[in-house]
Amino acid sequence: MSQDGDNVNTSSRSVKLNSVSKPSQNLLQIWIQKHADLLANERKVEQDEARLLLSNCPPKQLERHGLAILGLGVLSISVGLGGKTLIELERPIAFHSSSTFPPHQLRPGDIVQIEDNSIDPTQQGGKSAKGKSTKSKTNDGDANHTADQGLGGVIFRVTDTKIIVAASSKGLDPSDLPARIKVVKVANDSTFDRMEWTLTRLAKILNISVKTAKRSFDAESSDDEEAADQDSVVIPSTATNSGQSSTLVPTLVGQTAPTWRNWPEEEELRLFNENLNASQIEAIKFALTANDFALIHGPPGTGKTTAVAEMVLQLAIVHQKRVLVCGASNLAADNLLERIVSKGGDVLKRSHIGITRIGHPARVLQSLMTATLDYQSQHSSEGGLVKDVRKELESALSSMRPKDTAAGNKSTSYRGQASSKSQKLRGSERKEKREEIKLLRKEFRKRERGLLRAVLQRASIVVSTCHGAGAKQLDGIDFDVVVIDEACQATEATCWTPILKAKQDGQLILAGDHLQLPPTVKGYRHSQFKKHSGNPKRNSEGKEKEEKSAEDSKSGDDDAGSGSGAEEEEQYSSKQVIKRTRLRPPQSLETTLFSRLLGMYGQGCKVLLDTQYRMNEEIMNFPNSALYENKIKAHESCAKIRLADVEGYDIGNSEEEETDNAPIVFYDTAGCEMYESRQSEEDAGSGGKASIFQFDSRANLHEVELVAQHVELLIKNGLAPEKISILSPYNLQVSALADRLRGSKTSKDSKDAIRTAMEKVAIGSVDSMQGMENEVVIISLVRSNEQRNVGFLAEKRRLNVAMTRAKRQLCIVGDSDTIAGAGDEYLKQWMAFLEENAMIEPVIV
Ligand SMILES: Nc1ncnc2c1ncn2[C@@H]1O[C@H](COP(=O)(O)OP(=O)(O)OP(=O)(O)O)[C@@H](O)[C@H]1O
Repeated sequence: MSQDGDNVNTSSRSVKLNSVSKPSQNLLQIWIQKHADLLANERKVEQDEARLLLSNCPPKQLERHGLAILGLGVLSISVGLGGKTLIELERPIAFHSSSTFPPHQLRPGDIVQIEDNSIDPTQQGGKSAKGKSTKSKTNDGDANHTADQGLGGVIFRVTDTKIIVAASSKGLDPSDLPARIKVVKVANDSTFDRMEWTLTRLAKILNISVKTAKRSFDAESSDDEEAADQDSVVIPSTATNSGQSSTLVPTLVGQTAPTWRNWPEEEELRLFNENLNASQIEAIKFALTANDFALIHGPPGTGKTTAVAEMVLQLAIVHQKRVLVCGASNLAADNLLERIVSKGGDVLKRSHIGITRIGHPARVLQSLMTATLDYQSQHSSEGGLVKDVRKELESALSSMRPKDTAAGNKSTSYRGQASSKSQKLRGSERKEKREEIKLLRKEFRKRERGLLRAVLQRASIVVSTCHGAGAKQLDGIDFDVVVIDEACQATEATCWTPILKAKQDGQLILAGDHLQLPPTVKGYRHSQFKKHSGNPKRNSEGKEKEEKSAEDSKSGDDDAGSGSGAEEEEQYSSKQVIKRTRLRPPQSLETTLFSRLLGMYGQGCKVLLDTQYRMNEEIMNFPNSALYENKIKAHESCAKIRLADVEGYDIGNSEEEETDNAPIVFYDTAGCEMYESRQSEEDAGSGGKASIFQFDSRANLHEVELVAQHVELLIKNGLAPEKISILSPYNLQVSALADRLRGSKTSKDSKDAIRTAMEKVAIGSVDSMQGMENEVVIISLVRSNEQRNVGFLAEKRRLNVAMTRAKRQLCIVGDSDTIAGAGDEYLKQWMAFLEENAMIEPVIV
């Protein structure tokens, strides 16, 4: 294969690709096996962490940490998509003074376990009430975990007083649930099953062998069926798209060069969204002319999702292609779906182009329900076929429970438990009913499968998460184009699930920004290899090691321009081979497909979106020069925006005019000895167990006060608290900030109204805030010490995310001595930039 600086012309640009040699089968084998090994490690780390958490914590403490809700009773049982049993739970008044749940972290889509709550809490931890170990395995493709006796499931919906769980088909019969139960969040490793399955499929296509944690594919014996350990794993279909002669798969692994067609000169691009800028239009043309794949590089706020939505409409409506549109997360998928529907809604209807969102309905935004497969199948002309069986099934299920525990009788359900027990079916009657339910469920699934297939066949645009693209419903359906948004937040293995749904001559479009945070990984991370090259530290003991190793690292740079994870693969293969082929086995799951392709083929395979619509240009300037080679422009609609222009915000003639209006403010604590503190073992109020939740983290209480002071200033000037967000790289600091602003330690001179308003300010870790934006963003850097250690701050991509969220004001609280003195060039430049360009606010000790 010769790609020695290949030039490919499209109408608007010449694509110059890096020289790449074809990888040997041996290297491909090493590459895929490395993926499998990293996935196995990641699975283990997650399982260990979850086990540690659950085994160490009595239920009450799990509830206090928001990981469980105790003392629940069954309100109703019904049937949902896939014949799944939906169990509605509430807090019965017999057990509680209030029916409102305590604060918790249980969200739709979470995997949970429903367990007996009458068991003595002191006996918990892998033991039943009788003290016997009752580990059982549940796995229905949604929930796959080892847990105590109970019933697994996925949270379908949560309100303040009710929680609905879509129960697994295995485990305890829902009708046998005890009167008093609890719901506990558990680890989910079905995603790992699916990724591993995808890798075995890919290995088959490439005719190489791979061994994963649960299955293996041996290219020698080539017995595919053996590879599939199908113990209830949902298997992505490759029946019609195994891709043996595809150009897409070989291009993605470096076997053939990507190519582009010329944009026909006479062809005009008719836009559905006429506001697109020149770089967005170029990106669309680039993607539409790709024969294999195209990368859309969208720095913060540059309208990546807007461009991708237009691209999908062009593909489906103008080019009549069937498109699989994926987001790295449910939120990303929903954002894209929303954008596609709002820009193309009418045209889609007129052109009879179907758009369907697949995925567990529990995980889809309520506002997009009509686009879901669930809704569309129920409301389709064929929907009646399954309705009757559903009714029969529901009635059979309700006959298994005592009458007064059925829906609608909640107030009497639990008080009358003793008498209601007598109404339960027993003995042979109960056995017969169970058989009937089994048959009905089977019939329901069969009819539903046909129905779903009919709906999906009509859809030209199918939207899902990358993981969801492997759902059974898509078996046998293939796509002309696969589009993945937020591709830099998905691991490469995750991306291969939708990629293997593309036709043999299909195309792939990836949109993302490799200079923002990579996917969250708990196992091996790039930062662990920077200093400890060749001797990766295992990280199965939780975050403590993760933070400590990052602590020592200088940078987590994975700059694709210089080759993704450039130095990382030396230990797996010979340097010469790597240099020649540029296909590098990953050292961490943080290496994304997007950055690998960019590293492999160079800048020629991407288009940069160059106009941002978010930030005042002064806020944009540092990330622009430090990371984006000054290629980003601020659109005129945002270039000069200031806080003073926000309605109701009044800076008056105050002396602090600059601080409350400047685009960049820096509270520099250098020389003030406002040092950070470290999470100690003891944690007030949780008996020392909280270290399981917080791990080894840091806080800086002086910075907390400075942040609160700035928030107060802005609110006093009339800024709505919802327009302020506070970020910190450290979870402990996030908790300390939340404590301070949510009232437990409010300053004495705060007026009540301000105190109440401060509670509404959003506070979160940098990692959790990727993708958000706000008028004001305050960053508390935390690190201040004599040793000038900066830990996580040295990760450029984390800082890049933090400093590109603000629209009108970016406020930084930190110690410039520690940060500039840590020996990191990027941080040094940033501090110098702030010195020159920020409004420096004196810190009074
Ligand atoms: N061509 C355009 N003209 C005007 N506004 C635009 C244009 N493109 C995008 N925008 C606006 O810019 C904002 C950001 O757009 P979008 O959400 O598509 O960007 P993104 O790159 O996906 O964002 P993120 O940085 O969060 O990933 C939105 O408010 C969008 O309406």
